[in-house]
Amino acid sequence: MWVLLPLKDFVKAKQRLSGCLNVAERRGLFQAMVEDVLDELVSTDVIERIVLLSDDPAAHLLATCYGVECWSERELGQGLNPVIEGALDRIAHTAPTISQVMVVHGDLPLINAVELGAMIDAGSHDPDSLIIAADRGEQGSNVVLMPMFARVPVRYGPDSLAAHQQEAAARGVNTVVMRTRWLAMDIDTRDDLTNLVMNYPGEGAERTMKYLRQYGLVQRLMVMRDIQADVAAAAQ
Ligand SMILES: Nc1nc2c(ncn2[C@@H]2O[C@H](COP(=O)(O)OP(=O)(O)OP(=O)(O)O)[C@@H](O)[C@H]2O)c(=O)[nH]1
Ligand SMILES: O=C(O)[C@H](O)COP(=O)(O)O
Repeated sequence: MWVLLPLKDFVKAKQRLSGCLNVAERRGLFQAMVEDVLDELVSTDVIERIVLLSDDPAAHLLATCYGVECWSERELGQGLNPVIEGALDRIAHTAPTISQVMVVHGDLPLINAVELGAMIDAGSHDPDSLIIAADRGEQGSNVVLMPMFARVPVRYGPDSLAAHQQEAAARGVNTVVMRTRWLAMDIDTRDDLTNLVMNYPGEGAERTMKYLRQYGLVQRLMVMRDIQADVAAAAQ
C-alpha cells in the first residue's frame, strides 16, 4: 500500500487552534502529531511506500529522518486538493498497476495499524470502492483509500465526507464509510484537543502527549474548559 501524507507549511498549520495556542505551540504540536503519524506508518507492515507532500523544509527533514519520500508541492499543485490530485496523477503515470492509494492526514496522532489494517482489508474485498474513515462528527474524511481504477476527485474542505460521497455517486463508484474509534479523532479545534487529553487511552500519540505535557498545555486546556463551564453555568 502506498500512503500520501500532505503537510501544510508548519507555521501555517492548525490555525483553528489559535484561540488556545500561540504560533510556536501550534507549529510544535503539529510536528509532534506528524511524528506520531510517521512512527505508526513506518511500523505498519502492509505499508510499502510513504510519500509526504510538502514544500516545508521541516517535512523534507522528517522524510530524511524516517527514510520516506517527500514530493514538492509546487511541482504537483498548490493547496490540499490540487497537491493530492497531482500526486495521484504522478502515481497513475509512473506506477500504473497500483490499484489503491491511501491518503492520511498529519493531525491524526492516534492513528494505528489495527484500524489502518481494517481499512486495507475492506479495500482488498472492494477494490473499486472509495473507502473513507470519517471524523467524529461524520463530516470530514480523515483517511481515504482511493481506488485508482475508479478515481474520484478529492474534495477536502468543509463537509468533505458528503462531498466525496456525491463525487463518487456521480461516477457510479460505491463509497464505504468506516466509523473508527481512533482514526476519527483528528485534531482541528480546542474541543478536539481537550477530548484527546481527557480520553487519552494511555498509549499512542506519545509525542503529542509529551509535547502537551512538557509545555503545560494540558493544564491550560483544563483551565479553559473550567472557565467555559463556569461561563455556561452563569448564563443559565
Ligand atoms: N501540502 C499541503 N497540505 C495541506 C494543505 N492544507 C492542509 N494540508 C494538510 O492536510 C491535512 C488536513 O488539514 P486540516 O485538518 O485542514 O489542517 P490545517 O489546514 O492545518 O487546519 P486549519 O489551519 O485549522 O484550517 C493536514 O495533514 C494538513 O497539513 C496544503 O495547502 N498543502
Ligand atoms: O475532511 C477533510 O476535509 C479533511 O479531514 C480536513 O478536514 P478538517 O479541516 O475538518 O480536518
